[in-house]
Amino acid sequence: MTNRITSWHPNPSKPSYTPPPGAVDAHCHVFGPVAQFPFSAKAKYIPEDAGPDMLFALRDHLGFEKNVVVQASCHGTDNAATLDAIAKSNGKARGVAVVDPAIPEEELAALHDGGIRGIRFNFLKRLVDNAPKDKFLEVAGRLPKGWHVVIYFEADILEELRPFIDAIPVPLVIDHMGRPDVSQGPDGADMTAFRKLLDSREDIWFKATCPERLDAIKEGGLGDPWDDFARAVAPLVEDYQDRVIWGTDWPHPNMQDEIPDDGHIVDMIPRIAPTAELQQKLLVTNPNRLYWAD
Ligand SMILES: O=C(O)c1cc(C(=O)O)oc(=O)c1
Repeated sequence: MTNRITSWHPNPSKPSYTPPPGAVDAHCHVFGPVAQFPFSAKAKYIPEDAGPDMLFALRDHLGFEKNVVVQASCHGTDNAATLDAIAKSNGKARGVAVVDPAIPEEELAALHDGGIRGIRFNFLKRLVDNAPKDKFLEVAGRLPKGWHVVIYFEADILEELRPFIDAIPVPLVIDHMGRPDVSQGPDGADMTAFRKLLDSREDIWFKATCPERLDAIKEGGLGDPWDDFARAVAPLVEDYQDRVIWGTDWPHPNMQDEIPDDGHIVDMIPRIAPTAELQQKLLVTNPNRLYWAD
């Protein structure tokens, strides 16, 4: 295999901020190890191995207790690497799968037993070849009890996705806030449209994640320490504090040109959630409601 990519920091700093006991990193991934878990033939990037040992070492280094492992697009619909990480976590990880929408009921039940609590629909053209809304809706209607749907899309297709989102019959979690342009500020067009979505249903949650993507220099942003991200996202966390979760996004797929320091990513937390009460909701109460309700 050629051109395997490294998109994560080799030696992240220790954050200044200490997360509360029980804190959950609710958006991270594993890559491989490929000898055991090959990448999908349709993968749009081929990373170096970033397996569970590395993930758990980072978790401890950053001061977190648990992880939610989200199936990365490079593993397609084979969730074996994600399930392996959950199985090795001693109950400290749960996950979100990506499935073939034709998946039979007994396989969904097996994913539940393996610690999966949601499925992810990815609408980013640079990551997946197609996103069949009709098939997604069909499978969303027959998920195990207590599961949710995670959706990853970019701000420019939010309006177009509204009928699809409105039709999803289970709670929804929006990855990376639907990628708003944070340089527009907290009252810009993208944040205003996203608030409208959140106001349309009380069971839409979101991840206040990815300063490294949404405020990246290569995307025209400010870069670390990501001031535009902090300014745009803090009011959203305050206003929707009972349905927001947080994660590192490690190993930062596709960020090889601007690799973030995970210690700095953790230091974003008190900037978007300045009180102990908000931090407790963001890092403990809310992710436990979604992923450890049973
Ligand atoms: O923006 C991305 O490139 C990205 C990719 C993946 C994935 O490949 O699954 O997941 C993410 O959360 C973000």
